[in-house]
Amino acid sequence: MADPLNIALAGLGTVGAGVVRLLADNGDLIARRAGRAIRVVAVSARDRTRDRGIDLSGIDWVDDTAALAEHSGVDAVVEVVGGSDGPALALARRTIAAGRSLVTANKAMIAHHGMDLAAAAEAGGVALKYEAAVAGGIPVIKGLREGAAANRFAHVYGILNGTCNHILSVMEKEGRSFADVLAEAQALGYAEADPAFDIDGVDAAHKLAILASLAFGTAIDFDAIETVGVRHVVEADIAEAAALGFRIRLVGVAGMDAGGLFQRVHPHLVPHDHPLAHVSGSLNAVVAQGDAVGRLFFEGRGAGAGPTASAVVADLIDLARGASGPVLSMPAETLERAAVADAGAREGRAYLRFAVADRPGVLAEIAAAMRDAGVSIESLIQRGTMPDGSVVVAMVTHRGREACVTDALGRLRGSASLTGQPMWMPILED
Ligand SMILES: NC(=O)c1ccc[n+]([C@@H]2O[C@H](COP(=O)([O-])OP(=O)(O)OC[C@H]3O[C@@H](n4cnc5c(N)ncnc54)[C@H](O)[C@@H]3O)[C@@H](O)[C@H]2O)c1
Ligand SMILES: N[C@@H](CCO)C(=O)O
Ligand code: NA
Repeated sequence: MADPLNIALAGLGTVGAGVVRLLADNGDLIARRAGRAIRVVAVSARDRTRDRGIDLSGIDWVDDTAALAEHSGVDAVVEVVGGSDGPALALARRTIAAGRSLVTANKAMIAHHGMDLAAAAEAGGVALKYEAAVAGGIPVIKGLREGAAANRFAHVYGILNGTCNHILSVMEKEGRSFADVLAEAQALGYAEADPAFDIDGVDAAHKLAILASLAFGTAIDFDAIETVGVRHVVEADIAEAAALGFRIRLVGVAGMDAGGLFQRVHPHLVPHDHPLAHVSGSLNAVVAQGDAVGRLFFEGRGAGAGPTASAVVADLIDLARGASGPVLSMPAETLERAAVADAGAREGRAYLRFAVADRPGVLAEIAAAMRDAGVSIESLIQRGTMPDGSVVVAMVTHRGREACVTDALGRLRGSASLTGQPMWMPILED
């Protein structure tokens, strides 16, 4: 058998410890598949004394994380520290500059610095691999970059955050509170170090920016993504959506047409008969529509130690076998940013929820705003109440331009009949 692939591992948290464990548990099988053993020779993390339940004997401990890049005898570095900048980025840059390959699970870093890092890796002839960065254990980077590389894509969308999906699906099934289920997702190792990245949709947007680049052959453009998380989805929305035949999921959507590239992360209503409605807990799913292959549907665990380590180690196996090709779908220097599509021109159905004062004329006022903005109502229910006693009015519109819904909501802004901010969510189609 060939010489081992010697790796340095930065970060020994959920993912880093998971990688050490997986390499130990499946070492023989991995070596046979990779053609050589994969051996951790150096590690770095914040706390040397912490018991992580893994065996680090015989492995060098390095206090200066970025110095792992030049550590003697290392063939490749695994970065599972996290954070778009700071020590993770310093390590990534130094690793590539040292002529070594890099494997990372860090979607924030790839979303913000992926173009520069990819160009540097390609210029230096080293690999930069990031399967774990998008949808955890699902091989969706491989799926789009390799398996479906012959296709033009019309759209790619999916459930890209395990923490939010766990929160929404447990709230829906068990009626537990948002804060309680978030704490559980953190304890299970799904959440980011700062869970605001999860619940505000930023983590899903990091992943969507990478998927859109792979699908459409454009430069990663995180800043162009309209991002709304799940913070303002309330129990009444989950109940009203269910009564109307939907489940709520945080979905990242990217599409390319003559108007440019559309990218949005937003809570959506998903019809019960759509496959994404049945993606629960920490599962993620990605749908991609290719012109030759048709519809691809990927599903699997998007967060947690085992699924994420599975993707990191798959990248290491690729390196051991001799990975090649561009970092993204084409050489980084040939990728350009796309024009940004106008969201207002999009056509679709929408869910609207109002919390209103319980008095005559309120429904008529809402209906008049809809009529004046050209929004036609498909179904409407008024049955629930908000915790403050306000009446909940929930409706689904017929297909129409998004700009009309925005106009209707503008007409109601400041109305004394509303007791809180209305909620708007698109309804997922195809
Ligand atoms: N947890 C998941 O399910 C998951 C899934 C996919 C991707 N990721 C990504 O993987 C990365 C790691 O996530 P995690 O959940 O393992 O995080 P974690 O917080 O559990 O672990 C982070 C590790 O990095 C170390 N670290 C933090 N700051 C450091 C510093 N300044 N210098 C040296 N070491 C430092 C910590 O000591 C810890 O060992 C992140 O980029 C995350 O977004 C996580
Ligand atoms: N915090 C992320 C981890 C996986 O990227 C999530 O919940 O999906
Ligand atoms: Na993945």
